[in-house]
Amino acid sequence: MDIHIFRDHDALDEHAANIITQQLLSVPESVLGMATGSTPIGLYNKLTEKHAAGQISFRQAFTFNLDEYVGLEKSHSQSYYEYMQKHLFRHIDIPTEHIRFPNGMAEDLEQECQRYNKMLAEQPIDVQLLGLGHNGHIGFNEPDEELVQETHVVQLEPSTRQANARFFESMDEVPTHAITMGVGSILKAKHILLIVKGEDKADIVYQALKGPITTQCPASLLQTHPRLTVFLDEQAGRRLQ
Ligand SMILES: N[C@@H]1[C@@H](O)[C@H](O)[C@@H](COP(=O)(O)O)O[C@@H]1O
Repeated sequence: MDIHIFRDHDALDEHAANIITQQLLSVPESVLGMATGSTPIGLYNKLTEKHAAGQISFRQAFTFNLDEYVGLEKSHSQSYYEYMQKHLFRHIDIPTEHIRFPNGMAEDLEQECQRYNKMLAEQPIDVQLLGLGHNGHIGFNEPDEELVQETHVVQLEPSTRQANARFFESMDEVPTHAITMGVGSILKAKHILLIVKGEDKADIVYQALKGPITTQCPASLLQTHPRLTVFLDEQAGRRLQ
């Protein structure tokens, strides 16, 4: 595990963007695993800038997103599809047909999970970007007695819905379920880049990286990955210093 603690967000985002840039420069047809949440927005801005400056192209790249809410249209302002369009995809040259997303509006959600798993099996992820939930979730793999390996439908924890309620008009509008890649699918990525920012994540960062490996903190399973890079700001990394 390779942990870096950055003084400011700009440096953290720049270094994270450099990892993606280097990956695409060495393998233009790389498969990138994307994450949502507030944490990677700065990184996506950097990638947009690098693309505008002609330093990076996504023309041959492919992306898989970790998760999507169940029951939100793609065009809904809070769907993760729309998040990715807004923060990255609309600003870069990735072909639409190279963008992989779970469809949270699928009539048969089980079949949709199988479709996603099949695509993941065919195109292994080179670099998987991850954020961290306050309860240790990655993607939408919530703490539980058992974790599911592959893509599946999850019921969101009240605390996760609460944390994401700030993006919706009211708590009632926050979806109750999501489709998420499983922890097994995440761990299959060749390189994982975990980014965490903020004092409110300091305890969970410590538990995830230094605590016992337990399904009660899904991110702790990342400790078993052979190539895990962790980028933290000083606040999130406070307990590691
Ligand atoms: N499904 C996403 C996660 O992938 C993300 O890591 C988490 C943290 O979000 P934030 O970066 O806003 O704290 O939010 C959501 O629950």
